[in-house]
This record gives sequence, structure tokens and C-alpha cells, in this order.
Amino acid sequence: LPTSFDWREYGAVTPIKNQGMCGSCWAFSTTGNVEGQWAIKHKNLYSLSEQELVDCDSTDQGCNGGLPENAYEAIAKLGGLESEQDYPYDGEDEQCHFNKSMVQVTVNGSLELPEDEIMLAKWLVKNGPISIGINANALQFYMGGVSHPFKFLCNPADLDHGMLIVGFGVHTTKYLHRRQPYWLVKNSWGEDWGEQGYYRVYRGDGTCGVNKMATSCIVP
Ligand SMILES: CCC[C@@H](/C=C/S(=O)(=O)c1ccccc1)NC(=O)[C@H](Cc1ccccc1)NC(=O)N1CCC(N2CCOCC2)CC1
Repeated sequence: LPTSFDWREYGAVTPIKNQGMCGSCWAFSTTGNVEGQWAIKHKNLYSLSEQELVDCDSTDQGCNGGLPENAYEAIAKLGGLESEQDYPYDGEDEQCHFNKSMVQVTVNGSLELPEDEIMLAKWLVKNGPISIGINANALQFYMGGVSHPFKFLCNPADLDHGMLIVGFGVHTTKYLHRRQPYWLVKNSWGEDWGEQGYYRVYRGDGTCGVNKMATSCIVP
């Protein structure tokens, strides 16, 4: 296992997006995973439509929340995902205007990944970015660095936010030279949030439940 890895270096990650005032984090977590899986398998990176999921995935609740696993299933049932430009994001629940002839990518299944963070890192290096559920308590006040809140402040059982792990690394603290393994996580709250839109969270002790609901789609 390498010390660090970053799928952004391999063109498998689109720029940071912004979900606005809509609880569609689950849709961004889903498209981020599908974008990565497709790019790695087909060698081309497309920005994919979250709005299609918000409007047309009837197994989830649009701006009131959802689960990536439901979304993968919905994409397969609908017949695929349109591109961001063909079905642009509006950040509110709208009438579904999915056009099957405009489908950019398709999905034909999904995987639940192990909770073991070493196995997750190995899977990431081999296969690509991973969709996760996480407890977002530590995100409200995150100003950068490696987030490692106490368990009672970030209950790993209370997952409420969908995000995307795109890589991992180790941060060595300046003064005490303490090694902090971290996950590099893509958020969907714009580039002004966190570290240019990204979140680094401690890797190795299930912080905030980062390992509790790791999934990926399977692309043909
Ligand atoms: C109101 C929806 C909020 C939204 C994220 C919004 S957010 O804006 O990113 C944010 C998050 C945290 C703090 C502040 C802002 N959260 C979700 O969509 C989260 C994302 C998630 C949670 C757990 C694992 C993976 C992904 N999901 C949800 O909120 N869900 C809604 C309830 C649903 N239930 C399924 C069983 O039947 C009853 C309904 C499950 C998914």
C-alpha cells in the first residue's frame, strides 16, 4: 500500500461542485463515484448530472436526502446518467425530464465495501474513488488540517452526509512530528469550504463513521 494516493492526479475526479440549499449530498456522492469508475474504465471523465437523481430517483427523497446505494439502483433502472451540461443542476426538486437518448454513462450494479480502513485503501488504489456516508458534525467548523474529533462529538453510528473519498496520505505535525494518516474527501459545498472544497479526516480508527457505509457502483 503506498503512503499516499490521489485519484485527482489520474484525471478521475471532476472539479468541486456546490449543492446549494438542497440536501442532495447523496447525489453528489453518487455522481462522484460513477464519474470515477467510468473514467478509470473508459479513460474519459464526464461531469454527471445530480439533478437527474434529485428529480428522477423516486427511491430517494431529492433535496430531503437519499442514499448512494439507492441511487446506483435508480440509475440502472432509469437507463443511465445524463451529463451535467445536458441535465444541469438547479438545487431544487423539479419534474423529472430525463431523456434516455441523452444518456452519457450506464451503471449495472453496486458493491458494499469492507469497514477495514486498510482494505478500503487497497480497494481505492485498485478501483477508484469511494462513495461514503459520514457524520458531518465536524464539517460545520472545519477550517483545514486533519480532522480527528472525539468519538462522543462525532458518533460513527450517526451518518448524515454523503461524500467521496478520492485519496489518502499521511500528515506529519510540525512541532511534535506526529504522523496522522488521513482520507482525502471531496465535499459538495463549493471551493470556499474546507481545503479548496476538500476535507481531510483521520484514517484508521473509524472517525465519524467514515468507514461505515463505503460503496461503489459497477460500470459496464
Ligand atoms: C436532509 C438531507 C441531508 C443530506 C445532506 C445534506 S448536506 O447539505 O450535505 C448537510 C449534511 C450535514 C450537515 C449539514 C448539511 N443527507 C443525506 O442525504 C443523507 C446522506 C447519507 C446518510 C447516510 C449514509 C449515506 C448518505 N441521507 C439521508 O438524509 N437520508 C434521508 C432518510 C433516508 N431514510 C431511508 C430509510 O427510510 C426512511 C428514509 C435515508 C437517506
